[in-house]
Formats: sequence, C-alpha cells, structure tokens
Amino acid sequence: MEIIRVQNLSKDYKIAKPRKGAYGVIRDMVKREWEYSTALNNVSFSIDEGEIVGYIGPNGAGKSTTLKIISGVLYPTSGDVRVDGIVPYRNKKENASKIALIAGQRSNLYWDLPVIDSFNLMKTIYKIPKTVYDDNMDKFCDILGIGPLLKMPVRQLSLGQRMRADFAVALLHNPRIVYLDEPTIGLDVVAKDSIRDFIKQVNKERKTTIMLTSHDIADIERVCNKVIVLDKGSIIFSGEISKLKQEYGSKYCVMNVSFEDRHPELYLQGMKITENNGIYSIHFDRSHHSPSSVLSMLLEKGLKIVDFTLTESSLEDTIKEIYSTNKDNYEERLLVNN
Ligand SMILES: Nc1ncnc2c1ncn2[C@@H]1O[C@H](COP(=O)(O)OP(=O)(O)OP(=O)(O)O)[C@@H](O)[C@H]1O
Repeated sequence: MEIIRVQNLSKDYKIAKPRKGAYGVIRDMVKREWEYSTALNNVSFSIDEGEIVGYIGPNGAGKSTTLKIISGVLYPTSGDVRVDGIVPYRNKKENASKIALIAGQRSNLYWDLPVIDSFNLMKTIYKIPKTVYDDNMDKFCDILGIGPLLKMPVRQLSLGQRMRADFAVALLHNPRIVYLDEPTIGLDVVAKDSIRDFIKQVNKERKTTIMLTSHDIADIERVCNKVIVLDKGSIIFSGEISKLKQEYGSKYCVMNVSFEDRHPELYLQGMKITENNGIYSIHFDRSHHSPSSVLSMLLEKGLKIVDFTLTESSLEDTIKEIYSTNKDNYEERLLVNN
C-alpha cells in the first residue's frame, strides 16, 4: 500500500541578487533584486508502506529539499505531496505524530541537558502513553545500549553515542515513517554497522517505512531494497537496486590484461583503455562485446596474454558513473573517452 506519493514536485528558492558597486549596495538597502534557483524540477515518485528506500544523488541534487518538503518543514513551489493521506506542510501537527526526521549532522537532543531530559520532553510533547514509553525505553536500552548514556549531558557524548540516543528519542512515539538524512555520517565502521542493523530491525519488526539519503553507498547496499537517484533536481532512476545494477552496472565491465610484451600500443574501437604498471584495463559494453570477443581481438593483434581478470562494476562504481553522466550519454561518454 502506497504511503508516500509525490507528484510533479518543484521547488524554486528565491535568492537575493546583489548589485555591484557602492551605489548598488545603497540601492540594495532600499529595494532588493531577486532571482530564482530551481532545486527540484517536476519530481514524482511513490513509496509503499514498509519499504526502505535510498534517495541518493550528488551534492546539490535536491535530496534535503525533498526531505524538508515531505517531512512538512518546507512548502513546495508547485506539485502535490501526500504522506499517509495528508499534505505534510499543511497539516504539520498531524504529520509530526506520524513521522520522525533524523539527520546525522543535526541532533534532536538538548545539548546541555542530560539525555533522559530530551526523552521526557518528547514523551510530554507527543503525549506518549506510559506503557508505550516504558516498552520502547526497554527495547532501545537493550538494542542500542543507551542505558548508561541517559544521565550524561548530550555535549559529553561521542558522535556514535549521540546518534544512538538520537535514533531512540526520534522513535519513541512509534512513527510510521522515518526520514534519515545521512544517518551514518562521521561514524566509524562498527558504529555504522550497528546503526544499519538497527534501521533494518525497526523496519522488519514495526513495518516502519524508511527513506534515507546517504553519500555512503554501503548504507544503500546494506539497508535499502529500492533506490531513487536524483540529479540536478530531476529523477534519473527509480527502482530495485538489482534493476539499477542490471541496467547500468552489469552492462559495463573491465578486463584487466597483462601481456608478454609489457607495453604494447593498444587500441580497440569503442573501448576505453587505461594502463597502470603494465596492466591494461579495457572497459567495454557487454551489449556490444563479450569477454571472449575482446580476448579474440587481442589475440588477432598478435598479442601474447600472460594473465587476465574480469571485473563487473561495483554498485559504487555504477553510481559514480551515473552521477558523472546519465543514462542517455553514458555510452557516448565511454566512446568519447577512448
Ligand atoms: N535555503 C536555500 N536557499 C537557496 N538555495 C538553496 C537553499 N537550500 C538549498 N538550496 C540550493 O538548492 C539546491 C539543492 O540543495 P539540497 O540541499 O536540497 O541538495 P542535496 O542533494 O541535499 O545536497 P547535499 O548532498 O550537498 O546535501 C542546491 O543548488 C542548493 O544550493
């Protein structure tokens, strides 16, 4: 069942345009000039209840702007958003009871107060029944190990401890939807893993719908079943991670070859070739060439192959390629680079 629906969402930010020179500064003080910058352009997607969706894109793609709109913080310029049947920025109070927004770079905890005070405040603000509160506190102390942190002032917590407390406080009111903005940023590998496991556990046990943005592709690979890729304010891919790999990743692969003559002149039409320490990396499109046909081409050139390996693109490589180009000119770029 669909729980988030975004249709033709656009957002233009209004930015002050400074005039030049001393006279311009004085004119700005009397009357400002404005220009508009488009952060989102006709974005549409939907998310079903219980899904964990990665919302990814390069810097400035519009991820945070989308999260701010669908979590009710910001109004769009145009378009329609429904979250569990309501328009989040028009029904902020009702929306707040259904969602949680956790950002790795910002905290929902009160900096100078002991952690427990933020929990008590949350209990009051969200009118959380005692049984739900006690039950959740028991669970979070157990799974996230936040028990020993409760009496400590937030400012004394390490980043990993603070993130665990942030997750616990944000989930106290049993939100149906959780938005995560860079949830593992700055954490060490062990802390990242425990946060990822926790996200999966919450999703599995409570059927919580989760939408997460992250620049760490391992977050997406380990946690999400679906991914939406945004670039310059528009969606360029939406679907299962396996489909993303199928459509983009497995299409391109790299053959690393070393030859008896360590540095032959090598040119193969339609393929990008790089060389490092006598190992030639031949990038080719699997829909045009098979690994055996590439090997045949090398042998036809009279080259003696000493060793070769074949590498499929990792999800990280695939996404890097998608960010630096897009589906329509990916192939063209491979040829131009040749
Ligand atoms: N308050 C604002 N005023 C003006 N422009 C803004 C504002 N917030 C964001 N932008 C612009 O909107 C575009 C999208 O920004 P947004 O923060 O949504 O991107 P993002 O994908 O979250 O980027 P990042 O990965 O760097 O956090 C950028 O060009 C940014 O400069």
